[in-house]
Amino acid sequence: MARRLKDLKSVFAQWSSRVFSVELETGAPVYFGLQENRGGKAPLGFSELQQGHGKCYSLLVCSSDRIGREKFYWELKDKLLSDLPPGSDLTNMLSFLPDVKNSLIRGYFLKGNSDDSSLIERVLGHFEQHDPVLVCSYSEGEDNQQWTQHVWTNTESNLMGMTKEFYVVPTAAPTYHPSTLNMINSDVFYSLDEACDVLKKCGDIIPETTSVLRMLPSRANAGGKPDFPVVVIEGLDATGKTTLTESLRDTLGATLLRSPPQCLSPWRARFDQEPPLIRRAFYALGNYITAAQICQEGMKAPIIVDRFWHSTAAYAIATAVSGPVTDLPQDGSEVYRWPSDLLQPSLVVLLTLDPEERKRRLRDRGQTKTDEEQELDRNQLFRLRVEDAYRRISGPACVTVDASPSADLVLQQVLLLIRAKCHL
Ligand SMILES: Nc1ncnc2c1ncn2[C@@H]1O[C@H](COP(=O)(O)OP(=O)(O)OP(=O)(O)O)[C@@H](O)[C@H]1O
Ligand SMILES: Nc1ccn([C@@H]2O[C@H](COP(=O)(O)O)[C@@H](O)[C@H]2O)c(=O)n1
Repeated sequence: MARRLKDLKSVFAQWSSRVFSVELETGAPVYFGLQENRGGKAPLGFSELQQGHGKCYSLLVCSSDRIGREKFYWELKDKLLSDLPPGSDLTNMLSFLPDVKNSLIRGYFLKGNSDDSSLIERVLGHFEQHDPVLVCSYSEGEDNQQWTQHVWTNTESNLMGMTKEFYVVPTAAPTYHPSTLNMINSDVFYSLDEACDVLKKCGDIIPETTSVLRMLPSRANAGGKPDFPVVVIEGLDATGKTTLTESLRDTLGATLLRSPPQCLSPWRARFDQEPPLIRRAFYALGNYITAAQICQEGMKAPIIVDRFWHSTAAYAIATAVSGPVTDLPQDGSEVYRWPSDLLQPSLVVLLTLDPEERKRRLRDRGQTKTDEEQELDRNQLFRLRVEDAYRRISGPACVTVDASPSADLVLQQVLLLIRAKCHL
């Protein structure tokens, strides 16, 4: 309880400097700020959110325990939907301090319904008392223009003695998607230590983590720089990576490796169900295990790798932001830089394919897909973000190859690149 109070106090200390964003039905965000004095109208989109539903509510997850917070947020929507009246309308909500790293907190915005308001308030009151959330209600003034935010505080947090009523006012949209503020070492990991730190803290809730961490070779055995070239093949699913990497292996007498490595297969589905923080730490660890294998095998033969860090980072960045490609962190941003402790390949090839042809290949292959792969099909913006994120990663940057010609022509094209770049 003491920790919860401390966490709420620390978020609340800068409450009126925070920017809030709620997703409209179109997926576009409406941003708003707060002020203590009356004046000005609520932002245009705010009334659109409410659409005659009366009072609205928000829950923001506030906790300094990273793992607990991510787990709680990941499960919160289902919990809310099972407790709230049927048909309750929840949308994603964010709050952040402009330009302040790691200031982002996530939650949900709920359109009220006057018929069910007592049930809604009972349910939200229970969350407010027992869970790491800050609950607020929003009501419209008599002039139908001014909205107030009322922060709910239970008896203990009342000790804070801080203002709890604010006016909702328009504010400028941030230049980049607010998720960018929390991306480093939460969505994308830039060192083995950071990824291991998250996984070690998961031991209590995911017992399999111990076995996963055991797969990491000791640093003494991790090896140095391989003598032979290392070529990574990247691309969305069904762009032809497996087909190409197997042909490259046979043509060059190379060793074929992949990330995540085979040794992590027993636990992959388990970690795919976890919130991004944990799931991405698992894939990050996979890259370091593959890197150790590369160092070992790369002393004997050229190495071909099916997916590596580009995939881990591009999918993570594209998932963390929503909306169009312009929402991605800007080109040159630190989020696209290669981790300094991860082996750098000699060449990274990105296979690209027209979306219709990719779908056709997926259909013909007819295998089950991960949630993210299904999202690639459904959500054109997500696909564009992943492809753009791939292209923005530097150190090494990828060389794009059109994968629409026949498998043999694609192979010849990539062999030319390898010979030019890797002197093979
Ligand atoms: N150049 C090509 N022309 C036509 N079909 C191709 C070509 N390359 C691969 N295919 C076919 O497309 C399908 C997907 O290819 P493949 O499995 O190699 O893709 P992938 O990128 O490894 O997919 P995933 O990432 O999902 O494992 C397969 O049925 C494969 O036979
Ligand atoms: N190095 C990697 C490899 C994969 N991923 C994640 O896995 C999904 C695609 O994997 P396939 O085996 O189906 O090719 C994709 O959703 C990535 O999120 C990764 O993060 N890092």
